[in-house]
Amino acid sequence: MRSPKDFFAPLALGAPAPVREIPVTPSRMIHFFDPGNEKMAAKVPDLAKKVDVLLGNLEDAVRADRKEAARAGLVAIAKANDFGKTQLWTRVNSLDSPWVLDDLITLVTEIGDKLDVIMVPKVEGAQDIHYVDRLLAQLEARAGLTKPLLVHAILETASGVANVEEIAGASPRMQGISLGPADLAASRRMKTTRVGGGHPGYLVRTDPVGDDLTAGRTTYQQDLWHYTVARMVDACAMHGILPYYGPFGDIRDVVACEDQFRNAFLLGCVGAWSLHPVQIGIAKKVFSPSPSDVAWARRVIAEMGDGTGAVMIDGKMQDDASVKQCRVVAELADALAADDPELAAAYDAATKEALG
Ligand SMILES: CC(=O)SCCNC(=O)CCNC(=O)[C@H](O)C(C)(C)COP(=O)(O)OP(=O)(O)OC[C@H]1O[C@@H](n2cnc3c(N)ncnc32)[C@H](O)[C@@H]1OP(=O)(O)O
Ligand SMILES: CC(=O)C(=O)O
Ligand SMILES: [Mg+2]
Repeated sequence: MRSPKDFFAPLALGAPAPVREIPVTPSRMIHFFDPGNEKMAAKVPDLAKKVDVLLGNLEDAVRADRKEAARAGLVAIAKANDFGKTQLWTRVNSLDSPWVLDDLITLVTEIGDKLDVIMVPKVEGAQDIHYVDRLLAQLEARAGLTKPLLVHAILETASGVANVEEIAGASPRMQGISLGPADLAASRRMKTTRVGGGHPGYLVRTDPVGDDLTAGRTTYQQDLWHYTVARMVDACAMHGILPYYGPFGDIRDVVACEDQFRNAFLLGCVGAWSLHPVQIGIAKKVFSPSPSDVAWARRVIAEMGDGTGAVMIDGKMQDDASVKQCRVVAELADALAADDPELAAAYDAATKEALG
């Protein structure tokens, strides 16, 4: 392990200095596309106006015989477009694959100045981040980059979950972590066959009434991902990086997708992945606080003055701790509204009504 004194030193001569704070820019949806798929690639310039993050995926979901085409497609798309404030990320192939070395060398060399974040799949522990960290520094130095690339880990192995705190703190490049429920389920030998979401068999049942064990017993489906998301959120918060729910594979079930995203939002995640255009609006809705919550948060902040003491608002006690929660919501709303006049107007209208 590096000495804390060296934590922010560049890992190669000529590499840019690591960032001291992870930039918090909107990343409510990380929109996945296959850069080697012509139909999807054609939609990218238009999609860039609707999403916070565009991610050119090179890993799973790209066929083995299309890996080079995906990599070349991403280089071409990045060179041909200026996405403005929309971030451009990539997911490279896993560190044990035959493609990842060329992914990193090509992308950093060719479009390192256009990429914001490199997502690394199947991270097992800090050693994986250390490997990528040093290699990126060497490549950045060679390419003459002035801004360091950030790294995002996918939490999708049992070992990764066991080591999530050390992964989150492994490098100043660490931008965030996403839950990878599909590979994680396989790694844990869970008996699910889905990409995220719940399972009707994972439930609790109310107690029996009398001797009849079958009648009148309501069941409640439980969230398979609660434990992992909560652990991931704590690890990220501890290290000042950002947690994300990952993919929801049942594209048709927009209702359950919204529920899963909202669970993650309420637990502290800042965004989720959109795998299909239909999921973009869901993520935008869920990961932007609602106007009524923003109005309430602003009202509590206003009534709490310097933020200390206790007051009663609409029958509810507010004190130093509740005003801190309200600041989280209000600050997120302000950051999102800064680039979204429609959202800003909705927040202001609700606040006006709440404050009278
Ligand atoms: C477990 C994990 O690792 S998850 C991450 C990896 N997986 C992915 O990245 C999957 C990304 N998404 C996809 O591949 C596709 O959305 C699929 C395969 C799920 C569905 O694709 P389709 O069957 O083409 O869906 P559908 O017919 O509804 O698509 C409608 C249009 O949207 C396009 N489209 C679909 N998904 C996307 C996308 N993610 N980005 C851009 N355009 C898309 C299609 O090309 C199609 O275009 P067209 O109207 O010009 O024909
Ligand atoms: C997100 C991802 O890669 C997975 O669920 O496996
Ligand atoms: Mg995976």
